[in-house]
Amino acid sequence: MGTHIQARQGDIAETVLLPGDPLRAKWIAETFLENARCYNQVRGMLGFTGYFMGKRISVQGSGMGIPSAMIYYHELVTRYGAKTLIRVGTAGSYQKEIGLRDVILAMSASTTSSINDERFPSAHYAPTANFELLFKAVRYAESQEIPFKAGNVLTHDLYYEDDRDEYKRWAEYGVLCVEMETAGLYTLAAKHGVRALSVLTISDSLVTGKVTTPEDREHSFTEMVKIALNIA
Ligand SMILES: O=P(O)(O)O[C@H]1O[C@H](CO)[C@@H](O)[C@H]1O
Ligand SMILES: O=c1cc[nH]c(=O)[nH]1
Repeated sequence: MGTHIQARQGDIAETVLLPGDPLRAKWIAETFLENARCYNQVRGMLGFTGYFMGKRISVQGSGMGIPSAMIYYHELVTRYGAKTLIRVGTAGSYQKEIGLRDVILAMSASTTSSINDERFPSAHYAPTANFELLFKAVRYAESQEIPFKAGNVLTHDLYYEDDRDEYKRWAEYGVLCVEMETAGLYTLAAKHGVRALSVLTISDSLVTGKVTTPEDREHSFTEMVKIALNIA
């Protein structure tokens, strides 16, 4: 048993989808999985295991930000034997040609987090996606004619930045969008030798100020979920 995930050994599949929002986890389980069963309710951070096209898959909420999410990633990998972690998250666009509901495959994640500063005191680690998962995601999206962009994302420690123009510098260097967990996910996956990919959907734009609703974020971003399930 883990401290924050209280499941029995064997309750959690080797492949886990990871939305930040536990209610997005519930929606994914109820909408896409057969025979889904809830294995965790600790802190309301719901986790479910079921079947997608015969394959056993879990979906686990992970909260907002690296400190919360890494607790769940850690327990999934070290206590429950998870081998493939696929984040299905929302993100804010940093580029004018990337609009609401666009899908992003995170090849790498820059970050404002200091999680790797102690590990690499005089250097900068580059958290990177698993190539096999990324390649499969590209092939699946192309086969289904799901438009996507692949590239560097920013994992920020702050949702509300002091300087709302801060994004322009990142945008100038090609960063596609901002979210709050991927750099932690890729770092932890590398350390433990498991596979990870973040598939994101643009929920708002720092460039245009356009936003989606909380309901949209919870239960309407189906394309990223389909990509995640089909590469699992
Ligand atoms: O929609 P999720 O997966 O939670 O992801 C994004 O949304 C939250 C902020 O609203 C942060 O967790 C950010 O990374
Ligand atoms: O972290 C996030 C997620 C969605 N939109 C943002 O602007 N930031």
